Amino acid sequence: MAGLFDEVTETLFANKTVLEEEYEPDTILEREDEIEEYKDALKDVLFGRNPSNVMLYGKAGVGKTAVTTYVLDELQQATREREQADTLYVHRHNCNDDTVFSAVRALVNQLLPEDEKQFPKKGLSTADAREELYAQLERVGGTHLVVLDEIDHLAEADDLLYELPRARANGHLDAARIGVIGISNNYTFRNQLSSKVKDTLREEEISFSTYDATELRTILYDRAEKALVDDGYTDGAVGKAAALAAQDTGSARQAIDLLRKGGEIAEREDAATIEDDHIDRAREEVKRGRLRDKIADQSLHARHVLEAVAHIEHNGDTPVRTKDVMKTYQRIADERGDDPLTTLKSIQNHLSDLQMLGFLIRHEVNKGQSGGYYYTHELDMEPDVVFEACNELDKEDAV
Ligand SMILES: Nc1ncnc2c1ncn2[C@@H]1O[C@H](COP(=O)(O)OP(=O)(O)OP(=O)(O)O)[C@@H](O)[C@H]1O
Repeated sequence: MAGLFDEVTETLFANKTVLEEEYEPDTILEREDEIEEYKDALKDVLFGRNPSNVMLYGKAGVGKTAVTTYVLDELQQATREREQADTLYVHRHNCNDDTVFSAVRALVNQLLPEDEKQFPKKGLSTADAREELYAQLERVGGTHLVVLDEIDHLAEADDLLYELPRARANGHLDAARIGVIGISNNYTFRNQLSSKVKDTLREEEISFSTYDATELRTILYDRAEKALVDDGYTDGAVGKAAALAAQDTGSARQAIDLLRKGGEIAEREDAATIEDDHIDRAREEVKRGRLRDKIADQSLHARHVLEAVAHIEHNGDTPVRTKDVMKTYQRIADERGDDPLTTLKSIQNHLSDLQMLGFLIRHEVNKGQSGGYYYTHELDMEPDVVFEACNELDKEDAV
């Protein structure tokens, strides 16, 4: 008997991993200046001296992580080849909603020998954790670069950024050297630090701008060549993904995602080549997905109000007045078995929230001296997206 998967063959992707998030590119393109600055900041490591601290700034997907991985791999390689250099250890930690205690604890755990028990989660102070960190660094010796991703999410980052760079000067470290590399999407992070910290940190700042369409095209061609079969994509498709991502975020991640999703759509349709139309549809799918997530974040009644406006829009009756939205809303809430809100004011509040979130457009209608004014509303997206999202959410709620 034929197996369910027998007919599944890959047609367009030669190596799809190259378009996945986990892929680490061995060529970094369009970041020569940033790499040069990075190299300068860390070159002292090659001579067994203290590394500078480095702060990288830039929006999501602009290559901060990829460049860091590349530069540190190269540095590690170079330290192995140079006699003057100490052994280099790299420790990475994501600070997302972290405390200094848990960040230091994570570093300690990375340093502890495998057979040793992990540092306790509770019962000890940040000072205890820091002391253990210094003890472990001394035990291991060498140069240590601590990469703190999303450092702006670290509560009381001041504390850590004051202590670590001074560890040698304060006599906590002798055999080991330490440098901090902070990564942040938030350009104002530095302003949040106290002047005392800024003074000790004396970091090299490297800022990553967003990519323009030409830069994204270069990055995408390189990926497409490795990831897709020969003749599996058109210049138009690569150009489209680059242009859309450049217009929207300037992120290489977004551009790569668009190419991968475009490839999936083309493959679903048995197309032999990814065309620009597949990229357009990939973008549409992503947009819908994002809107669906945004709708899912709304409260139950806000969703019903939104669905009411979507129905009215679908019937061609928008812009619509608040009182008419209320009637449709109440019918929807009844149908779903949810007690409807009964005051016009509560519907008005939801409509105004939904407008601020970008779901709706609101118009003010002025009736002149006698009539006063009122608001009308219309949907700022396709009604189908709302129906799809609400349907899915209703199903989830029913489980
Ligand atoms: N210059 C580049 N050359 C090749 N690939 C790149 C380049 N810049 C980014 N990329 C790729 O784009 C994706 C996103 O890049 P990366 O993770 O480095 O961004 P980031 O700035 O660290 O983003 P975030 O702040 O969201 O972590 C990765 O797949 C990365 O390999």
